[in-house]
Amino acid sequence: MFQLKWLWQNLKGDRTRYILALCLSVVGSSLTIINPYIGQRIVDQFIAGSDAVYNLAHKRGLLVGLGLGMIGFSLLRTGLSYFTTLQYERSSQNMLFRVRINLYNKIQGQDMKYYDRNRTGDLMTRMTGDIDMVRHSLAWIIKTIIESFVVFAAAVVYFFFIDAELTLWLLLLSPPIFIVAFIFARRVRPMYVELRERLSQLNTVTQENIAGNRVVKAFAREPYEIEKFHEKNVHYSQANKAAAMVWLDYFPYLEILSQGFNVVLMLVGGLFVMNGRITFGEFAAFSALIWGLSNPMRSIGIIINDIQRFFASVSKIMDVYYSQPEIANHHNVEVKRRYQGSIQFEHVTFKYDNVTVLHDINFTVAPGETVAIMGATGSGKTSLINLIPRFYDVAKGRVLVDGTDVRKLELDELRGNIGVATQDVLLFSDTIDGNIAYGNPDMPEAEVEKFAALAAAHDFIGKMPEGYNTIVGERGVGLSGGQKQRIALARAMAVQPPILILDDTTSAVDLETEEHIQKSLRELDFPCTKIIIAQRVSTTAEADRILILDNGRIIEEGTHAELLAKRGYYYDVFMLQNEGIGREASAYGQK
Ligand SMILES: Nc1ncnc2c1ncn2[C@@H]1O[C@H](COP(=O)(O)OP(=O)(O)OP(=O)(O)O)[C@@H](O)[C@H]1O
Repeated sequence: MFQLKWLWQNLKGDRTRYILALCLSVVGSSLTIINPYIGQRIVDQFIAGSDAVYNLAHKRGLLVGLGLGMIGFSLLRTGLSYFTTLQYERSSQNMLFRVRINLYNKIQGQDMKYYDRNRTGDLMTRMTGDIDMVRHSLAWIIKTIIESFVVFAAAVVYFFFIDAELTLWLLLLSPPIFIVAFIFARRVRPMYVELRERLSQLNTVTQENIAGNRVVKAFAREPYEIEKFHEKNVHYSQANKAAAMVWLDYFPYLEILSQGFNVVLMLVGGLFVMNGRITFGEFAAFSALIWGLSNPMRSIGIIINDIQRFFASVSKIMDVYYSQPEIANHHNVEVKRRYQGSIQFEHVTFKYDNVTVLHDINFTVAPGETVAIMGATGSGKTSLINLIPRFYDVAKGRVLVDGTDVRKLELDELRGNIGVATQDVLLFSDTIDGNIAYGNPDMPEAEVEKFAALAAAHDFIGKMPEGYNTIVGERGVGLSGGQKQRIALARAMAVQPPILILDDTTSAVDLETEEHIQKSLRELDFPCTKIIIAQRVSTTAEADRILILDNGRIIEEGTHAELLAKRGYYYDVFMLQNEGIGREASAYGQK
C-alpha cells in the first residue's frame, strides 16, 4: 500500500530502531503465554492435581521456582515493554521531525498558484494535527496491531496444544467479529475523511479570524465571526458525533461477541473439565489467556477508527509531499550573475485558471529606465509585474529579462536580481533592522540606515524607543501604513537590485515624503531599472515612460507630456487629481 510505503521511506534513519521495536513487540507479546503456562503447572501440581499434597510437601523448591519464574517473567515483560515503547517513541518522533521539515520545505517551495488555491488553516492542519496522527499510527496503531495479532496467535497455538476442540469452539466467534469489524470499517471511513475536512475548515476560520481581528473589530463584526466559528464548530462536532455514533452502533456487537469467549470457555471448558478431558490447570491456563483472544477483538473497533483517521490524515500530507510546483526554484545557482536590467514583454497573455486578465501585452524597458504603470483598479497591473520575477507563467507570449525568456532563467538568480515592494506590505515579527536587511542579512548597520534614509524611514525609526532594534509585531503591527510602506521600500532597495518593482509603494505616504522618495529613486547609486505602479500623477510624471492599462490591455503609452497631449485616460486622471490647485497640464512634470 502506497501510504505504508511512504511511511517506510520516511522512517529512513530510524528503520533499524523501528524494526527492533517491532521485533521486541513480537517477543514481548509471545511471552504472555509463559505465565499462564506456569500457572497451569502450579494448579495441576500443587493445587488441584491428585499429587498436590505430596508435591507440596516434597517439591517446594519447584513451587518456589515456578513462583519466582512468574515474578521474573512479569518483570521481564514490563522491562521489555518499557524499552519497546521507548524505541517506538524515538523512531516515530524522529520521523515526525523529518516529515515536518520536509513538508515545510515543500510548502515553502510551492508557487503562487498553490497559495492561491490552499487555505492557510488547511495547510496549518496538515503541518500539525495530520502529522501527529501519522506519528500516532507508527507509535501506537501499528504496535497495537502487531501485539494484538501476536498475542492472539500465541494464545491460539498454546490452546491448540492443550485442546484443539475447545480452541475451535472458541474460534467460532472470530468470523462474526471480523465481519462486523469489516462492515464498520467500510461505513466509518468516509466519515473520517469528512471529519478531517471539517477540522480544516474550523482551523481556517480560526486562523482568518485571528489574522483579521483588526478588521473584525473595526466593523464590530464579532457576533458575526462568533456565529461563523460556532457554525464550523458545530459541523466539526457533529461529524465527530456521527463517527462516534457509528462506532456505538457496532460496539455492542463487538463487545458481546468478545464476552462470548468467556461464556464459551465456561460452558465448553467447564464441561471438558467435568468429563476429565482437560485438567483444572489447563482450564486455568485458558482462563488466564482468554483475554488474548477477546482483547484484540474488543480493540478492533478502536484500531479501525484510528486506521481511518490515519488514512484521512496521511493522504492530506502526501498531497503536499508529492505536489510539484509548476514553477519550481531548485536553489542550485552557485554564482549569481548581475543582470543589466532590460525587460521585454512580447505578445503576453496571462490567465488565472480560465480567466484572461492580460491580453497581448507588448513593451520594452531598457536598462536603467523608469516605467510607470497606471490603470484602474483590477486592470491587471499587479498581474503584469508578477510575471517579471516569474511568480506566475504567461499563457502565451514571452517575458524576457536581459534578452532571455524568464522560464529559461534560474529562479534564484532571476529573483535575486529583482527587488520587489508588494502592494500588500508584509513585515516579519523581527527588528526593523532585520526586516530591512531581510534580503541580505549580513548587511552592515550603516547600509541599513542608508537605505532607510533613502526610503524616508530613517527619521521615524530614530524616534522609536529602540530605533532599528525595535521589534515590529506580526505583519508590522505598531507601524502606520505609510511607515510600513517605507520599510518595505527600504527592504527592496537594500538588495541593490538591477530591477526594482514597486507596487503602489508610496500610496500611503504624504506628498512631501513621496517627493523625497522620488528623489532617492532618481539618484540611486547603482544601475537600476524601475517599474513603478502608481495611482498618483505626482509619482508617474517623472518616469521615462508611462503605460496605461485598461482591462488587461495597454491603451496608452508615452511620456507624461505625450500622454497629456493625447487627452486620454492619463489626461483625465491628471485633471482629476489637480483640479482646484491651478496646475496647468502642459507645465506639470516636464523635465
Ligand atoms: N490570484 C488571483 N486569482 C484569480 N484572479 C485574480 C488573482 N489576482 C488577481 N486576480 C484578478 O485579476 C484581475 C487583475 O488583478 P490585478 O491585481 O492584477 O489588478 P490591479 O490592476 O493590480 O488592481 P489594483 O490596482 O486594485 O491592485 C482582477 O480582475 C482580479 O480579480
